Amino acid sequence: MIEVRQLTKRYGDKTVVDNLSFTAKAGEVTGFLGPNGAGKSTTMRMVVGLDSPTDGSVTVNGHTYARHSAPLHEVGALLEAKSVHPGRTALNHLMALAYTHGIARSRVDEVIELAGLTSVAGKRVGAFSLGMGQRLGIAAALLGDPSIVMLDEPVNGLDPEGVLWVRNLLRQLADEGRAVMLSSHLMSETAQIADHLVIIGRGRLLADTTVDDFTRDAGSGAVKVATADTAKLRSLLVGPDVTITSSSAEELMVRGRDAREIGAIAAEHGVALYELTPQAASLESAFMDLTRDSVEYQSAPAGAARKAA
Ligand SMILES: Nc1ncnc2c1ncn2[C@@H]1O[C@H](COP(=O)(O)OP(=O)(O)OP(=O)(O)O)[C@@H](O)[C@H]1O
Repeated sequence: MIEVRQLTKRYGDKTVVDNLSFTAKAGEVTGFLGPNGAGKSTTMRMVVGLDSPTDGSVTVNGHTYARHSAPLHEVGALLEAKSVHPGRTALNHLMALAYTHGIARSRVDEVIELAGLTSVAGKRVGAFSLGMGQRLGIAAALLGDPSIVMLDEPVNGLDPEGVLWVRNLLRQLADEGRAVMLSSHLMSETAQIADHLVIIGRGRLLADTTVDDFTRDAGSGAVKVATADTAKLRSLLVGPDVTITSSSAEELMVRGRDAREIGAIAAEHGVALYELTPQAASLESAFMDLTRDSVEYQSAPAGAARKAA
């Protein structure tokens, strides 16, 4: 488990991480989200002692990172996929890491296979694509069989097959009881992997929630209903705060009543439904709404440039 408590980091007069508290629990995938420059990497660097907090604390399995005698067994981290000597082969890179912790060669072979790097293990890392570099970084993070896995933008540069691989791997690691934390600035991608979301902007906590709750709250509140008797259903559903629109002869879009209510009313009056679907709003737009005020590098709306010209 990673416990972040009132964590603050300042560089000069700039506060990059601001009184941040959250917990990444065992058995869960925690998605750590925020726009560019929000302070995600800085927070992750403090988790593994590469930066020291100006204030507050962060512990892994109850102790600060530096207090662990064999930290690779506690936290496996991927922070900067390209921070590997380019002249070394993937195998040599992992062997060098393994030596520092007395990890057996058999474990190196295991993580090479797990990361899908068997055919390129003898190649120099300098010739690796971004995606292969990410896979090597993940292999290194798993080398010590750690109870915490923390990955900074792990799907960056991966092709769809690679993204699916990371998604399945992280789920498997959490199901084995590990605490998994990954950072991203992509809400919809993270929602497919994570259970728990920690969203920050300008170093501050904006939301600490579950994917299910975030998705529900992001919902548009509309329910799509399909039936052969739209006229009858419409008359049954009307009410003071209910709006009903129709896009085809057999479909209604209902706002102001939830799916359970609509289903119950239809059943009570013998109206057969073919479809009853709550409409999800775009997670990405809910994320953008939440972080709008904390985006550091905001692009002008598409129309603005034209108007100015
Ligand atoms: N060593 C440093 N000295 C001064 N400022 C820094 C330093 N490291 C990071 N920053 C600043 O801290 C802010 C947060 O950076 P950080 O890399 O943690 O954000 P991030 O959320 O990981 O962003 P991204 O998604 O772009 O990687 C940025 O404004 C960055 O310029």
